[in-house]
Amino acid sequence: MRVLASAPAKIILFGEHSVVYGKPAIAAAINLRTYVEAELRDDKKIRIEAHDIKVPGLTVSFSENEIYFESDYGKAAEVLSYVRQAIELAMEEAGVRRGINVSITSQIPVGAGLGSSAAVAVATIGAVSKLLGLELTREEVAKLGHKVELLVQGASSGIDPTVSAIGGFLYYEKGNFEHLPFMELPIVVGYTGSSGSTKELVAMVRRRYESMPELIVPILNAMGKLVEKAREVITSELDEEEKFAKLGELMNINHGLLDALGVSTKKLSELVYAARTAGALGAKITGAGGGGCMYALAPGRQREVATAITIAGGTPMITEISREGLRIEEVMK
Ligand SMILES: Nc1ncnc2c1ncn2[C@@H]1O[C@H](COP(=O)(O)OP(=O)(O)OP(=O)(O)O)[C@@H](O)[C@H]1O
Ligand SMILES: C[C@@](O)(CCO)CC(=O)[O-]
Ligand SMILES: [Mg+2]
Repeated sequence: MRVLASAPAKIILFGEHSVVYGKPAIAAAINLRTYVEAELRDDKKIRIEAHDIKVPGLTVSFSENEIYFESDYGKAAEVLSYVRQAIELAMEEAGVRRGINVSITSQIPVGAGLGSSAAVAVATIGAVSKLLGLELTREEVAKLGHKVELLVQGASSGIDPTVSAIGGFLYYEKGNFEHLPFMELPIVVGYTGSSGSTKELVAMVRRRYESMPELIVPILNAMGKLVEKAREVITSELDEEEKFAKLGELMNINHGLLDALGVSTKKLSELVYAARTAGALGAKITGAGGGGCMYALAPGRQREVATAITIAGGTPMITEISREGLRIEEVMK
């Protein structure tokens, strides 16, 4: 038996990093996906083929409760840890241990702030649990995806796996989410081409928080209030033009606060200013930062902003919100 599942990338519109400290955040799934195919094997081995990660397939085998890695590359085990933990948790949930092949292909740039880790975890849990005969709800998959991120990163708010599993446009706070009214968002994502590790960036913010709480706590509180304001705007009766103008202003404030936390880079800020100069109403980092992506809100100016991002040395992507989260694409007997 074989199962093919997919899960989307996300952008955080407001509230990354502060969400790790229990503040709310707003995020949306976007139409870039990770595809995971899982099939049963006749032996007890687990084989992971990660086509988008620049390490060859890694073979993991286990007998009883011991797991053995076989790889020529020391880094392979670490880089596949999200997939490995996702397989482990799905098997634990199903209460069975089987040999399986897992094959991953992804449209999501890795370490770019677009939630590639959450999408790969969610799609893997979706495919493996279905393969083992479990019918998990999307909420259950989101919770397991959060566990995967906690195990691998040490800290995670759970927003990325929740958005990837559920899809659409969400307000998230401390493990709970609510759907926001669907809006077509005229956004442009700008990729710096370099990657940041969420685990390391979250740890860096934590060190600052612990060494200078009197400065960092007010920044995190301001981010939380800003997200509340953004929700008020999104759910208000204002017309679209007024909503976009207010959201743009809040995005710019959020970017400044993220810069103060230390997660921006020269390239990210260059892309942010290039987008604003080309007519975006707002532009900010999205995701963990340290490289990765920014996004701009640019009603009627998406093409101009995309060109400005290219001239500034970034790669623009014009994306849409994906209403659908985790999807079981195919079950082959
Ligand atoms: N296609 C994939 N195949 C296997 N592993 C992947 C894949 N995509 C992502 N990963 C795992 O996720 C890690 C990157 O996750 P990380 O959280 O640092 O960045 P991100 O999820 O892309 O960005 P952010 O968390 O800021 O949204 C990779 O190093 C790898 O371990
Ligand atoms: C940086 C962060 O806030 C968002 C990463 O997309 C981490 C998290 O919420 O787990
Ligand atoms: Mg991630």
